[in-house]
Amino acid sequence: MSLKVVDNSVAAPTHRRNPGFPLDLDWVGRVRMNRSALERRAGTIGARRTVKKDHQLAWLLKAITLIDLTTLNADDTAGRVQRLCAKARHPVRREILAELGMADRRILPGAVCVYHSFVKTAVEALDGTGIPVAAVSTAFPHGLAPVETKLREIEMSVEDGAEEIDIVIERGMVLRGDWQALYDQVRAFRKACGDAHIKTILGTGELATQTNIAKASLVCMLAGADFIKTSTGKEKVNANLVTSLTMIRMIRWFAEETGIEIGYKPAGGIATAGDALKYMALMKEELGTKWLQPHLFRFGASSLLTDIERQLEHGLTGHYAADYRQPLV
Ligand SMILES: O=C[C@H](O)COP(=O)(O)O
Repeated sequence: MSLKVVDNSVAAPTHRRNPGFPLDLDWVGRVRMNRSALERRAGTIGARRTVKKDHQLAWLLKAITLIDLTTLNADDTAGRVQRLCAKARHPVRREILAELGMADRRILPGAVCVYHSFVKTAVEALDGTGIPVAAVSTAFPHGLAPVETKLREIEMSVEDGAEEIDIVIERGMVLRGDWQALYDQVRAFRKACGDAHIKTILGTGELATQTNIAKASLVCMLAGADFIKTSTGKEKVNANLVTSLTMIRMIRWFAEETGIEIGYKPAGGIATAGDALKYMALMKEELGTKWLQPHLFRFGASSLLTDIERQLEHGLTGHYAADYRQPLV
């Protein structure tokens, strides 16, 4: 294997957490995105082979370490969350890892992501693994509840053991350009998170323009976001490469201006190994391989792991396993 697979039990030692910055409305006002230029650029991703064929299996193993293994369904149960956590403990069958010469490597997902109600269940089920639990808090997926309710939900998720909190912003604040309100709310969420890392979900499919998405990304980063995340997975339009370009260019600009590196989490509808490789190629080309680590990049995905495991097996044996061999939950 030519690519160093990340051991996600250790955070990158030199990574500085975003402390947050004052709201700079002049900077927000200067942000503009050109949708057709973004579309042209997005069309080139994956058109030429960024990942050489013999490196693909290593990239797929790496992709597993970048997944927030997710279940966010109205009919979730403790049993389903426990099964998902059991899968997180052993994301790839041992014989596949042995065949790849990776049996002794720690290949685990970036986190397990659940509703607040299942944080305790997941924390117990992952005990001893070092895999963090991420909770979607703040009235996921719409974000429309009194701010006191949302702050309390964050606090309760943290009390229950969540180490990462995925909050949702109020899309209306973006649509009416109320950047102060957005900043103040995300700042308060960040404070409520304490040591837990905060991912801000923008709901990009509901923000109307790429410029709105870019401005919302900037305001969330100024307010102290550790990650900016595209979608809840419940909007009509979820993650895509155009929106990703907008957001990761804002991450780049923010890093140039402040020296702080913010993580990126595309989520919703990312279901195939081919999708995963395209997003990884995008990150590599736009931000460098440094951003292909769990503290700077995650996939929010409920079914991606199943396809990656299928593709790993196909890469080794030339044929696909039956579905029952790779049950997720
Ligand atoms: O944050 C994660 C998303 O809800 C997952 O969406 P998905 O079920 O389309 O993979």
